Amino acid sequence: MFYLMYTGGVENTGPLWVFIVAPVSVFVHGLKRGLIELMLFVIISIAIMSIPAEIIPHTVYSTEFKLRLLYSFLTVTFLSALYEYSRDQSYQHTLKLSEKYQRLAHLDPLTQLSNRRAALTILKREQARVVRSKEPLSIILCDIDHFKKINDKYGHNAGDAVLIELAEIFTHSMREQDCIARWGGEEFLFILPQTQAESANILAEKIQAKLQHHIVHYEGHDINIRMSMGIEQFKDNQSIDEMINCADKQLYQAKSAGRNQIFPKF
Ligand SMILES: Nc1nc2c(ncn2[C@@H]2O[C@H](COP(=O)(O)OP(=O)(O)OP(=O)(O)O)[C@@H](O)[C@H]2O)c(=O)[nH]1
Repeated sequence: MFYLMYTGGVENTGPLWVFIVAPVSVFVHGLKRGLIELMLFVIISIAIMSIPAEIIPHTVYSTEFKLRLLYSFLTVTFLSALYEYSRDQSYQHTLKLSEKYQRLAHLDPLTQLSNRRAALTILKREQARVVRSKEPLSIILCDIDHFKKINDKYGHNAGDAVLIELAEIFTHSMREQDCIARWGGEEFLFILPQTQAESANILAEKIQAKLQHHIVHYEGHDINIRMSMGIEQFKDNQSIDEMINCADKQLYQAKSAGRNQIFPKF
């Protein structure tokens, strides 16, 4: 480009190529670096066109031509920068939206806990880690007792309020590495890395004890919540489905044994 300016190119039309510099520079190198490059480009171009021909012989441009070339180049630079800025803004906006929807795709909208899909992803990841590290991994599958009665007696919104309050209780009972997910309607799944079944049982008892003393207040009603829980510790060669089925069987036993219980018994 500098050579074209210096020599003038075909019939002194060489400088016309400068107009491709601005859009290409900001597009390839981004707004900040692109503008710095363009500033340097303008300074060097002005210097080349200002060298007196007596010192180094080169094509001589009229002052009007040089000024118009500079003004139009600055205009194209401004428009290219504006375009690049709005392109970058809409890219960042799309990125944020995509992150937001990705997060929402893994959250249960009512309780803001992980949903079943996210729980399965976490279970797969934890299972792979356990196979490598041989550390224990346990799960607790919980189901609210007689939840249908709560809905029937106090209304669906009261049921929703119970689910939301339970989610808060669970969240406050967990360690950072634990995950609690809404597995189904009134079913929750705890994923407890580095935890043996006995320790999972201690957590389950802790939560049950909290629930014994907790009353959900909803529109003047006092609602008691009780839960049945089934625990399973991951065994070698066990698939995720098998592990959940085992926890589900334990949960079924807890229900059969009169509810508000934890199975297996330790
Ligand atoms: N309010 C509310 N209710 C829900 C939601 N999801 C599922 N349910 C209700 O949960 C109830 C589950 O009823 P059942 O499967 O009979 O279980 P249960 O009444 O808890 O009885 P047991 O589990 O045997 O103790 C049904 O009435 C569902 O409509 C929800 O998001 N909000």
